[in-house]
Amino acid sequence: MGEEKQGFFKRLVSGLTKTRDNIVSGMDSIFHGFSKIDDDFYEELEETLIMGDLGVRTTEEIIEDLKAKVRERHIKEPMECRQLLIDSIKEQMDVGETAYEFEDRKSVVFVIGVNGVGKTTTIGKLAGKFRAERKKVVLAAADTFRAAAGEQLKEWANRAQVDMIGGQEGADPASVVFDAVAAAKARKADILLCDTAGRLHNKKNLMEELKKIYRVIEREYPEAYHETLVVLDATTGQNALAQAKEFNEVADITGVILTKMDGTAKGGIAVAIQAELGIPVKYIGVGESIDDLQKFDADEFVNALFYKEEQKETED
Ligand SMILES: Nc1nc2c(ncn2[C@@H]2O[C@H](COP(=O)(O)OP(=O)(O)OP(=O)(O)O)[C@@H](O)[C@H]2O)c(=O)[nH]1
Repeated sequence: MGEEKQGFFKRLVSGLTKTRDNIVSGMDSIFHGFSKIDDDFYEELEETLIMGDLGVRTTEEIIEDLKAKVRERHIKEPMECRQLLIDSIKEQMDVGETAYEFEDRKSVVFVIGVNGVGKTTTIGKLAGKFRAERKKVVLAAADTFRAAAGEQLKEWANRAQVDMIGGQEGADPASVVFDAVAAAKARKADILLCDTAGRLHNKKNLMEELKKIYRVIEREYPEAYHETLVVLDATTGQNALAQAKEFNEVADITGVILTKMDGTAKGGIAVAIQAELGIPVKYIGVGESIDDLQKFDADEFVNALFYKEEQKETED
């Protein structure tokens, strides 16, 4: 592992401390505590995975897969199941290679998510990241429903040193996007980041609003690549999964951003999202400041989750 990658991995390991304590410590005591592989063993594993927010369906599939592996390979020792379980979780999370094409093309990125999940903060972090990569970014404040949403986004725009269009409470989101497209074209922006609303309780209106915005983009900016990211709060566990499903019904979600992965015990939700929805988690939020956003890699995430302290001591 390169030095930078190693530092990144260590940060991930420490960021996942609570999730690791929640899932993996329990697992390890099961692996150590059982002398043979029987129904009780599988039941306890199942319970631990469900408690770890991997979701019932995903957990059942992981356990079934583990049982098949144990049978095929004639495994007898519970401890030998550890690696098999890691493999099963990775397989469940497999959604193919995650594309970040929009980062390198002229693109429009829609960010949706209900209030309070960390949407504004995440858009600020994305703007900061792209700006640091010397990309020209324009922000569209098209979440015009909530009072002060525009002002809050403006603060982030200033912090990231990017231009922001809109921000007036009550304005028509599609017209904000229209103005933002004009600005993006005039300023030769690489990425137009749109903060769009997420009032899930009125799905029909939300769908209409998004359709209207998409039409503006199709007409005014056909050359741009589209990406639709949904922001979810990892600390809400299964609720985050339910929100992702609902948003996926009203928009073609191309990726998920899981915020507040630092300090939550519910990080296992990343497994459920990829396994149940087949949508990649593209970034995770690991803190409140501008550079606390990391690209997500499922294999690395599972490795970090199951990373053993003994491993660390021998490596150090
Ligand atoms: N620890 C931690 N806090 C975060 C993260 N992302 C966002 N937050 C915090 O979560 C809170 C809500 O974030 P906002 O960005 O205001 O949430 P929002 O979804 O835009 O909500 P509204 O502005 O109400 O629409 C803020 O206190 C953020 O600092 C993260 O990755 N880690």
